[in-house]
Parts: sequence; C-alpha cells; structure tokens
Amino acid sequence: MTAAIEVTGATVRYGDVLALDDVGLTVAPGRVCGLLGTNGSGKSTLFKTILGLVPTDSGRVRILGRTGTAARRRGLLGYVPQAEQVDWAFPVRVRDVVMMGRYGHMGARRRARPADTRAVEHALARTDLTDLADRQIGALSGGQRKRAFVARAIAQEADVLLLDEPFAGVDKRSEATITELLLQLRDGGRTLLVSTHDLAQVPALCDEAVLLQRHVVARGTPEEVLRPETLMAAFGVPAQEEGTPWTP
Ligand SMILES: Nc1ncnc2c1ncn2[C@@H]1O[C@H](COP(=O)(O)OP(=O)(O)OP(=O)(O)O)[C@@H](O)[C@H]1O
Repeated sequence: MTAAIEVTGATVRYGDVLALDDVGLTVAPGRVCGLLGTNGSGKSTLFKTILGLVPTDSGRVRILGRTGTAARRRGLLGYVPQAEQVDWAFPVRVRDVVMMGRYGHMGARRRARPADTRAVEHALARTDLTDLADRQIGALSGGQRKRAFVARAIAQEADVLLLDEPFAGVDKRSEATITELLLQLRDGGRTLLVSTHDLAQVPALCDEAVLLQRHVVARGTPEEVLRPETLMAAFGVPAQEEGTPWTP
C-alpha cells in the first residue's frame, strides 16, 4: 500500500541551525499521527518540508506517492498553520477563508461553482461557524479562528492534512469540538499529522505518535511514546500530570 506520508532522511538547516537531522516518518492512509516535541524541536520545519516550502539538504518526501509540492498543487495536501503565522489584520471574511480551501478545485479563474459553495457551507456548519461566516477573520476569538482554518481544510477535501498546534490557545469546549472533527475526518479516510504540546490530548486523538527532537527519538502507539521513561530519556523531565500542558 502507498503510504499517505513518507519522509526519508530529511535534513534541514537554516544557516548554522540544524533544524531536522535525518528524519524519517511514515504514516499509513486513514491514521492520525501525533507529532510531539518541545519548542524548537523542528515540528513546523517538518511540516514546511512536507509541504515543499523549505529546501532540504538531503532526504525525500512523498505524499500518496507524489512530491509534497505536487500533492499540494493537486489539492491532496492541506495545511492548518499555527495562529502566529497568519496575518489576522488581512481584511477577509470567515467564508472567504474557507473558500480558499476550494481554490485547488476551481482552476485558474477561481470562479466558485455550486459544488464549491456547498462544500464551504457544509464545512462552516460542521465547525459551528455558520452564524459567523460574514465576520472578518480578525474579529474572531482564538478558538473560532482555529475552527475557521479547520473548516478550510474540510472544504478542501484533501486526503492528507497537516495541522500545526490546532489546540494551542483554545478552551476545553473548542478542543473537544476540534478533536471530534479531526476524528470524523480520519474515519472518512483522511490521514492527519497533528503537532501538539498538549500530551493529554494525544491518546484520545492519535493512532500513533512521533517524538521529535531534531531527529525522531521515539515512535509507536501513544502509550509507547508517552511512557515516562521515554520522555525522561528524551528531555530529562518527568511526565506531567494528565491535563497539564507540556512545558519542559
Ligand atoms: N526561518 C528560520 N531561520 C533560522 N532558524 C529557524 C527558522 N525557522 C526555525 N528556525 C530554527 O529551527 C529550529 C526548529 O524550529 P521549528 O519552528 O521547526 O520548531 P517547532 O518544533 O515548530 O517549535 P515550536 O513548538 O516553538 O513552534 C529552531 O531552533 C528554530 O529557532
């Protein structure tokens, strides 16, 4: 079976900074893989590498057998960025942000067809944003903004989704809504790679997990990766109590 995500021997440097060191990762279709690691451990860089947005010193990326760039251009690969990477002052409505997910389906003239409008309305409804659809994206709360980007990913109907910290700064209710939405996407056959600092979220969401510290220090089931001795060996800190954000 072709892997949904396959990264082999990826090494990335920013000048003198070694951000990824010989990283390998394989995720089968229809699975949720958690990407865990401390600040600066390379999670965002790995996403950008998969998306074809940063050059690699060495290594190879395949998304359903294609390069990341080719998969992205064909609408097979979706990305929910970290909140900090988005310009919230940009004057755009929630509905327009979600419609951006349809661009890969529209052709060069980007004219929305009825199928695109239906997909957008469906995604807004699933993320409970229908009533806020005409609001400027910058005028939403943090949790609502996250949901808007998850809605964009739903509307895109991409087979593989990369989500960078979808739970950062959201309350328990939004966290539960987002988790449920992501599991529904998985159950519909999508493949998800989800970075998070919130280890308490991992067993409920992830089928498997990878612990990154520039290179892969552990991979396996959430139980295997979250073993206290694994975390201790990797970071020299004990596991924290369930529900506590992970801040070694
Ligand atoms: N554009 C850049 N130029 C130089 N160094 C960078 C750049 N982007 C990231 N880095 C460095 O590369 C390393 C990995 O950063 P990255 O953003 O991938 O980590 P991360 O795991 O996503 O962190 P966080 O959890 O804080 O978002 C860090 O040491 C960071 O300082």
